[in-house]
Amino acid sequence: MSNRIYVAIDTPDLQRAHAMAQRVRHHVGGLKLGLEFFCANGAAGFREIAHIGLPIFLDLKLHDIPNTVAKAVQALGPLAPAILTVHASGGRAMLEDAKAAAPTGTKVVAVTMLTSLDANDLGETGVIGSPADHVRRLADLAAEAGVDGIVCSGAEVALVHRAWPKGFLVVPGVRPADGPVGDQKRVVTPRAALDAGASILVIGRPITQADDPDAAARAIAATL
Ligand SMILES: O=c1ccn([C@@H]2O[C@H](COP(=O)(O)O)[C@@H](O)[C@H]2O)c(=O)[nH]1
Repeated sequence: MSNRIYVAIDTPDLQRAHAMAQRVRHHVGGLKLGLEFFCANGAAGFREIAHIGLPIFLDLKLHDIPNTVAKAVQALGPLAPAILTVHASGGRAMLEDAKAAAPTGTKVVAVTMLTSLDANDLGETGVIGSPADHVRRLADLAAEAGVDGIVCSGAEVALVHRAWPKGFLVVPGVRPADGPVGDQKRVVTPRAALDAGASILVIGRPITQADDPDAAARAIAATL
């Protein structure tokens, strides 16, 4: 893929999502639809956006018992998303069953530690060790369970890339230098994330909240 930016189209408004996707489509490599969009618009909304013709990353971060997640992945099968997320902390059997239930063309990637969390947040959830330790442990589990890759921040992607060079490594929490970070805590620049081994970048607000989203997408792509 020449352009490795997936733009996060985070809105419940289908018309707005469609207009945004049309606007930036020539400067990104794919479109990411997440909980905000899918809870409001479901499969019909997904299909409308898919008509634009770019690969769709369906970021639902599924997390439940293995049987429930497998059935949910099966139910999403007809949409054939290019990428689908589950939570790595759902455990080995859940990851194995999610991968087995997914269509062949869908990459199943496991979210390790949300980019909106830092070491302090991790401690509050009872996890001992650094974000890097936690991400590495969950990345190892994901690789052993046979999924296609993981989601982590740009701060850990180099260590995961060294351990799993063939893993498909998704990095959100990406910000142009000096841009507002919002609720993200582990952020890196787009260039730094790719240099460290990211397969694709997920970028939302720096593009979608810009005065001129297509110019913003073009400017970020020019740094890569
Ligand atoms: O750890 C994660 C996993 C997923 N995301 C998603 O990526 C985008 C980021 O949007 P920005 O506006 O660029 O912050 C958003 O859809 C998240 O749900 C993440 O940020 N971190």
